[in-house]
Amino acid sequence: MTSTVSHVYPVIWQKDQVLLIDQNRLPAEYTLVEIKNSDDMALAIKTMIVRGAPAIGVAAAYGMYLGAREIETENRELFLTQLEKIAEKLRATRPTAVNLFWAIQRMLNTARRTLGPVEYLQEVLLETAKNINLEDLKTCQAIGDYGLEALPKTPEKLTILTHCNAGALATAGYGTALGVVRSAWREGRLARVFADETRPRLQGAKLTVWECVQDEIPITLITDNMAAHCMKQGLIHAVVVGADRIAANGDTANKIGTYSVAISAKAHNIPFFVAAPLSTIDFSLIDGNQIPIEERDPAEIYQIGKTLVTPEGVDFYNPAFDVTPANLITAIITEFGAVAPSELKQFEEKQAV
Ligand SMILES: CSC[C@H]1O[C@H](OP(=O)(O)O)[C@H](O)[C@@H]1O
Repeated sequence: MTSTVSHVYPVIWQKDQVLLIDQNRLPAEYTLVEIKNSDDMALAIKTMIVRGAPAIGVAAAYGMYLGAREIETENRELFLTQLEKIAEKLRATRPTAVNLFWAIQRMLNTARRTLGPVEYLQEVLLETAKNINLEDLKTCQAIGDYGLEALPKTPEKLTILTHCNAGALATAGYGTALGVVRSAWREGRLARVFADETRPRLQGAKLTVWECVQDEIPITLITDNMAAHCMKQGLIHAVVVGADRIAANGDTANKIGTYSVAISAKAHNIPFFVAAPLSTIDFSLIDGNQIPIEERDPAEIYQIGKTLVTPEGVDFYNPAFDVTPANLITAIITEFGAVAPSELKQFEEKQAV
């Protein structure tokens, strides 16, 4: 099957700079931010101008190249030492999405494996970042098509619930969870998407809705606390979400609230799918207990725009992710096929680093 290519690309290399869709301004404004150096790329990742595990990996890869071209030496060893400092700066931006660390390591490995003058290493690093970008786009299209095969075979068209945004905006394009949605829509298998708004940053309400409206895919927005009720009403045929880090046993870290959705899906016998590339799997972790969970600014909870939703002076807890245990996951949809969580190990040697 060929896939339609999404027209939304959150990270674009143009001439001698990176253009990022400013995802903090969507859906009100479609704004491109020019990134010319590694400091600005690090800030863009930290402040979520670019967000979503695969998109963060692509952005970090370009951030490594932007940093490499800032290094003014022809001495190879000094260049590699300075490049490691660029890597440290980018690693410090966000802790959970393993794609960030995977992409940085792939860029470092490429530099170390490449012989020749520093100028040539810099050229190779740019080509590697471009390859990571293009590979992820093709990966998402494959995930979309394998996901279509994995979805329930029902006479009626499907209604799929998703959480947060695992769409074109969260990847190099096309999306992982929304990649499955796009492939199902293309093949006439989809009736509608139900999107959780996804407090506190509202990626579902702001980004998933925006993407579906752009593609004219029917979408219903619900608040996070409505998901179980919709399942009980028989409105949902399947759940498909993205991932930020998957442990070797299939335990999956994803946006906060995913675990609750998975528990509700299990209680209603609704299949729960995780859609993610191999670059999101951390084979070094035996289970999800070791996945670092990012905690973000409490203001994300108590402030919506300029409106305070609660009195100040109280305590807040703002974990940006939670971990869904493998036993709640029906299948993990990768670019090499949909497998049970326990079957991931077969892909370890395919992970390109
Ligand atoms: C395609 S993976 C997208 C994944 O990333 C999101 O997190 P964030 O918006 O904080 O970068 C969320 O967990 C999505 O499922």
